[in-house]
Amino acid sequence: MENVVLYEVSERVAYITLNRPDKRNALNDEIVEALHDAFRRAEADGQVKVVVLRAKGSVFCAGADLAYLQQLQKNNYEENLADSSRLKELFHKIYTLKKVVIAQIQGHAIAGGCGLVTVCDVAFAVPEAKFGYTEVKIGFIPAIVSLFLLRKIGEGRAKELLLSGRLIDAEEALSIGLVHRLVEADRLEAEVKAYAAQLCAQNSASSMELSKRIIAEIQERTLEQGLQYAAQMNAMARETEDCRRGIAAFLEKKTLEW
Ligand SMILES: CC(C)(COP(=O)([O-])OP(=O)([O-])OC[C@H]1O[C@@H](n2cnc3c(N)ncnc32)[C@H](O)[C@@H]1OP(=O)([O-])[O-])[C@@H](O)C(=O)NCCC(=O)NCCSC(=O)C[C@@](C)(O)CC(=O)[O-]
Repeated sequence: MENVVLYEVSERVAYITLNRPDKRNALNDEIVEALHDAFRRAEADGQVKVVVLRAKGSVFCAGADLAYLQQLQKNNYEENLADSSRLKELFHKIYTLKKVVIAQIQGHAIAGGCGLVTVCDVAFAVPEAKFGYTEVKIGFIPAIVSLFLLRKIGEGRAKELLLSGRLIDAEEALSIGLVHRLVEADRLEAEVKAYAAQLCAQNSASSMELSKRIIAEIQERTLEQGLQYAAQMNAMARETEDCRRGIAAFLEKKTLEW
């Protein structure tokens, strides 16, 4: 049987590919565990600087596997909580991964599938892609995904999307900051690859890691606590080798290859 998640590394970029196209890459326990393994592997690999999350088939991801959820509905609350906790941990893992994660969206991203997009740092999509949180249409709720959507696009916009369950097109997704670039399908892979290569060549890995950490953590704090934390991180970052090299190179008018 083929793996439900594929993993490969090329030129310092880890490509994690959802590979369950016949079920529109719906998230059951098998694919969730395989994604945990793939992201853990990418984080642990010192050679990997950037991660791309992409998918096989016509749909990026149709969200939670509803056939699997129907099976779990026969079980008790604790077993369902254990299952939803693994999904929550996966989303948190991607959101806080120590590497930049780029979503490459070749088709619809629905419910938990749209949630996957929101936890990635950057998203490239084809103009035909559609996005939406349809949980309310099937009597379920956008629970885990809502936290990340709120952070990404703000409460006003998030509420309207989560409560209406409507699908939005790629242009609207771009306008609200859910997606960052629209690229025609025949150019998508190449454009993502070029963007990832640019991050690898031009940016310090530790600077990207610390920037991501600050953005994630600063929102947990009050303005005063956040600024205090930011000042501490600023002072700490000055001591790193990358910062010494980067500043020296600028002042000597040299270009660094990271
Ligand atoms: C994505 C499109 C538009 C593609 O539309 P399409 O390309 O026309 O595909 P389709 O609808 O013909 O589906 C193809 C096959 O994929 C299956 N399939 C497809 N989706 C799922 C799914 N989710 N779970 C299980 N199976 C799924 C579907 O059952 C079918 O299987 P077949 O009949 O060939 O054996 C359409 O399939 C669709 O609308 N799917 C349902 C999407 C949906 O309602 N998702 C809600 C998931 S709930 C969720 O994610 C909860 C969460 C995580 O957000 C909660 C939280 O945050 O706490």
